[in-house]
Amino acid sequence: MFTTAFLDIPALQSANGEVQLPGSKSISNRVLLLAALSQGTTTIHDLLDSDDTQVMLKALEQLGCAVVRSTDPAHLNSYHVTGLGGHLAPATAARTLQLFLGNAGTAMRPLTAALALLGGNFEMSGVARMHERPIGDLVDALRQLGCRIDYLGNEGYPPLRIHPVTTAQLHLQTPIPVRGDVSSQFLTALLMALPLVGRQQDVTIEVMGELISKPYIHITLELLQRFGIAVKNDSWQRFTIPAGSHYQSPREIHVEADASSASYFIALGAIAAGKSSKPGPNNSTIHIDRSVKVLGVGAQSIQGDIRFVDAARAMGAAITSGPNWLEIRRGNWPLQAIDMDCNHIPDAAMTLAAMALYANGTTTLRNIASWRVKETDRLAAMATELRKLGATVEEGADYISITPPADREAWRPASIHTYDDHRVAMCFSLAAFNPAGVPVRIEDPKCVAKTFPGYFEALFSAVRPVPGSVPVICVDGPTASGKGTVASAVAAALGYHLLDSGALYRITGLAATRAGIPIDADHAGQIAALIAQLDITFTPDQRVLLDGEDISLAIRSEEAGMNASLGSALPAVRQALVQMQHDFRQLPGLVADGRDMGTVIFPLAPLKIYLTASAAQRAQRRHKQLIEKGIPATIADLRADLEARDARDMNRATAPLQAAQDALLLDNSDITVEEAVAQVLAWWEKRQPFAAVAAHSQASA
Ligand SMILES: Nc1ncnc2c1ncn2[C@@H]1O[C@H](COP(=O)(O)OP(=O)(O)O)[C@@H](O)[C@H]1O
Ligand SMILES: Nc1ccn([C@@H]2O[C@H](COP(=O)(O)OP(=O)(O)O)[C@@H](O)[C@H]2O)c(=O)n1
Repeated sequence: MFTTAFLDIPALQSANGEVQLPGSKSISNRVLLLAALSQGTTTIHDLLDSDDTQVMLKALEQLGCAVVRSTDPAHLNSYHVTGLGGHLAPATAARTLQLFLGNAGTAMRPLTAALALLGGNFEMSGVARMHERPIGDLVDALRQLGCRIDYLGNEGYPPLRIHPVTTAQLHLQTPIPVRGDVSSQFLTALLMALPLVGRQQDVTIEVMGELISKPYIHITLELLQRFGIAVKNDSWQRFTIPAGSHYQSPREIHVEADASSASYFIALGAIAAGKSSKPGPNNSTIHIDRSVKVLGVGAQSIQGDIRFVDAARAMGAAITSGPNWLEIRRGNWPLQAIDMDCNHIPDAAMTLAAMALYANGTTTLRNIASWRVKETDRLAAMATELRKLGATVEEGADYISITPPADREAWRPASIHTYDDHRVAMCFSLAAFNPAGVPVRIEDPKCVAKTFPGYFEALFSAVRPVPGSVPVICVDGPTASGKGTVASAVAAALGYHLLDSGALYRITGLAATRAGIPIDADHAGQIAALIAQLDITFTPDQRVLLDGEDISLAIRSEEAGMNASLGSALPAVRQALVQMQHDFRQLPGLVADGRDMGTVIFPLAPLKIYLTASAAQRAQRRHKQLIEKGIPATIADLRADLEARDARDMNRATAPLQAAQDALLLDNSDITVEEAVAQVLAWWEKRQPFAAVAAHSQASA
């Protein structure tokens, strides 16, 4: 996940690939409870791994369900849950179970109803915030039915104490009233609990008031069906569980991915998965047929937001679908402007607003007043941010009309404010396909964590940048000048990848030494051949693995540095490492640390820093570093070594250490690490187009 202050997305060109979406939270916890109440073992695939599902899994284990997580690395989100068959084991029923449910409303509510009917003694509590979330309407409905529930804190709120009752004590003959106009979760809870006691007669629930969030009740009804319960739905006002109903495990069930999360990738395919061709060898033509395949949800999904598929089709997306996947290609291009009532897909409709940027006219999305009362006033937010990109936007009380920028020149490189709203952030990432080839800045990118922490990683895995658009910041300079320190801090601040090119030379030196190959000109070819065979991994926690072995420490000794320097003077060795270094240039950007980053490897990089410090300072810094790592050294030896290394690096024939002509010089002898990093970031920011545009639009406002 990107936790940086902002994320700059370079201009993107096309999309192609597969994306596995995270499972839906609402479906995950419903399926877990249904499996727990059923007879038999249910294998649940693609369960969402989140705090709320972990809470539910733990509660189910306490109730006596066997829960086994798959050990197959390809299916770690598969679980085998053996249900209770509608009854607690006598030993469990005999004592009071304490269930702690964190802040998981999708666990607290349905469990309250189920446990009140299951027969047993329970105390249910959660975090402080959970004790402020009302549950009174559900408890009222259960008490009318004959259940025995006490409030242990405030009336109407958890924590709760549940006492056992027998089916004979319940009033199942008359309809059970429940309020439907506050939260549909109470109705869901009753619908999932009542099949436990409906063997002898029909059981009816009567909804008081207009039922809100019908799509969520639809999900509940669909899942009940899969577990053997066919609920009769009378106009969303009365629901009847027929006599004789009992839970039966479907044996295997896939948790659907979240359909609103799918909307970004559906839009991605419609915008960027076009066909193209290029000349091949011998006058042939290579045809490229791109598509974006979304794994985890299909067009037959039980989630309301899946109807986004129809809206995207109306705009031009070409979509095919299977039971658990969608495949999207560009259909009509440019996209078709639409005028649509979006009341049935309020969340996913925001993605249509992003698609409107690529349409052939004005798109109007209507009946979306609910946008005003979500995470932020989404209508105002979308209008403001779309305008920053150069679109013309009309905003009404319950509609938005979007006309894309008139032509390439009218597109602006915008810094998108995201209002702590995950959907704003995800929508505007799609603006990076603009025909002007300008980057898009997404502020506070971590707001996507609410539903899709890995969103940007998933996006980057399926797109190709405009050639040359992925930025590289080069940090070159002599040994111990602080390149590695500064480069890694700059990379962390920007969310960029890091290339420690020195490590590649160090690894080469180590591998050659281990293979008994002398590091000299006579053996350069042999070392180059060895490089082609090396299996090198840089782990996210900055360890270095060679053929799986952690060599992070082994390559940091001064001897390894010297061997690196020897090998690096050999042209064949340098050549063998070029491609490996170019491969580090990936979305969203790269900070490269070395000797020849700006001069040889990335000569077109938009920012090059030449970092220096006095030899005395550098010897002292290196000494401190080595002592901290427990590697013995003296300052005098180190200074002699580093001066020898500087001399060799600067005087070798191939790629000598020197500042690139367009490099900015930074002598950090007398400044702190933080100051050095801040200086590099300030220089970088100056080269970005966002500040100038913001100043321009402020001046013209
Ligand atoms: N102003 C500064 N800028 C960068 N590094 C500094 C600075 N002052 C002290 N250092 C320290 O210098 C040491 C050497 O830096 P390092 O990044 O390993 O150098 P290089 O990669 O150039 O060999 C580190 O321990 C770092 O914390
Ligand atoms: N791009 C690079 C990086 C390192 N090197 C060589 O590899 C050696 C080790 O690099 P490093 O960056 O890990 O070294 P330090 O500056 O940390 O001592 C250097 O002394 C250079 O000789 C190079 O030639 N070109």
